Amino acid sequence: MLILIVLSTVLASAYIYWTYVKYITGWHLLKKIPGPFTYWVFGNVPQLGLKPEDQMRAICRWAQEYEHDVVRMYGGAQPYIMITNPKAMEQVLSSNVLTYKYDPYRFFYPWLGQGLLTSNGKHWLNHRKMITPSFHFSILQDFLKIMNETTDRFMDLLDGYANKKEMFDFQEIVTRSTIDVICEAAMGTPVNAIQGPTSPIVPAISEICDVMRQRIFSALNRFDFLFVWTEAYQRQEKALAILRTELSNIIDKRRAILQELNREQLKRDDDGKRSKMAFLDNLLTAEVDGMPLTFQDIFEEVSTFVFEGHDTTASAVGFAVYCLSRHPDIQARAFQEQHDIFGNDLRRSPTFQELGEMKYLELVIKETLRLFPSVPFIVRTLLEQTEIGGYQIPVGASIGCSIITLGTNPNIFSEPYLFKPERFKDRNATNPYDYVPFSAGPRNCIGQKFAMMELKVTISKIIRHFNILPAVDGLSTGIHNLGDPNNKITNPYDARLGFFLTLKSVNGLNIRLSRRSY
Ligand code: HEM
Repeated sequence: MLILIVLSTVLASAYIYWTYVKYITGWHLLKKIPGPFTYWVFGNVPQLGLKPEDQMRAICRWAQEYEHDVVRMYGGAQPYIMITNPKAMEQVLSSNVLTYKYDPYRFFYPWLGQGLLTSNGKHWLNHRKMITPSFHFSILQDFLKIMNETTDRFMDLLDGYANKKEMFDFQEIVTRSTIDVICEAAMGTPVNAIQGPTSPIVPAISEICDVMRQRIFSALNRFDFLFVWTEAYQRQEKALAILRTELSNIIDKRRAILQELNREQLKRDDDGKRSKMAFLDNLLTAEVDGMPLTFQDIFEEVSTFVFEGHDTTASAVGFAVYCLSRHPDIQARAFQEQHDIFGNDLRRSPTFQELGEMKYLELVIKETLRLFPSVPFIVRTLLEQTEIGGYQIPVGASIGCSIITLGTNPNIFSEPYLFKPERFKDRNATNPYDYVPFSAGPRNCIGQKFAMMELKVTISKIIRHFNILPAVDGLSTGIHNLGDPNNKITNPYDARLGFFLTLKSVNGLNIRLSRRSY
């Protein structure tokens, strides 16, 4: 008991001293930046609250209160400078120097390690160069086959919901389709999440994502030395062990096949089998500084793609379907476009060229990502004092690029809370940093084209198979100004946004489906 008391006292004193040092460091610079009142030790956590929904509201409120400019806030002792205007976004995202990631990306290290999303410096640059060819135009065409086959199975699953004619939570099930697509694209192995979790990989991924989410928002589990004593840590280790074993089996099998083929054969082999494995093959045959990748390297890159590639696309498909359910006129236009492309053969899988013809659907997706960006915030940590948005920001501060409040900045988008896909029709001439759902600059989303393809394939099939209906008749648009303290969401079916690594609705995305008849 005495040992526990001494230990707690030492830890508490160390924490208080650490926050004191942090507050002092750069304090004179930080206090010049506008921001809400800050509590010592707790920073702005008392105003942010502990629930993802409250945190999202507080951030949106501050963005508006400080006129979509630069806002200083603290998570405990860690200073976060939120930027939400295009000029500051451009300065940060276009920079080759301000690329360093640490907090909160360090919570992903146990799984993603030095994968592309979380690594820095030379390692990141080398891997970025090595992986870029995996998203070459010709390889993307090969991924289309996987997307088409998977979404056909997803339509069968949705058919069951349409038969029941009842409201259901679309957010809950859409991940099954996106996880199937990304696992097959990244590992060349189907995991059949749509049919039910037949592979242990699927529950292991859900488990590990769940632990990472909880950790980011936990005041205590943020610290490694406390986290290792928790039950969440045990769950994380168990899930990691499963993923390592499964992936190691997949890699061994594929390595054996590759050894039988020489590289030239591999390039010529066009029977679909090789192309389905493009990403893994690329990693298995790649060299960095003349050395092949280790198992750990491959594990981390494949995991990064599985992580980045499933929750993000699930969020985007989910919110697009939600918006279409609340805007029947826009849904009718999107359906008309599909009819114009496919004629009466409305159940056929799209070709690569037909995806390019889906111009209106593309506007719908862009508008969805403006209001509901799958990745609402991205963060960079400063390695040296830097001037951003007219303020000197000290070393060690985190810069939070708030993609979600950039999308509702009224200086950029008029009537920001209206769902108007047409607004993107003539936007080519405007500043590219006005709208960055896939980030921008050197660390932008490498899977952007893959994602747009998957979104188009999935949503186009849903629109052609079903009428998407709101949870109950007569609902409004379901889009709320979260920054307005007077805006209360009283309708139980309207999405209540929360940050769960990706953007999600706390109360689900409830819709109904009815099968279209031709
Ligand atoms: C709607 C879907 C998607 C959205 C909105 C999205 C958005 C983003 C954003 C905002 C970033 C920057 C993150 C940061 O700097 O912290 C990012 C990075 C990344 N994304 Fe995506 N993403 C999507 C889908 C995908 C897919 C399908 C893949 C893989 C197939 C992917 C792979 C990656 C990777 C590897 C990075 C890290 C790139 C780097 O740091 O060099 N993403 N994504």
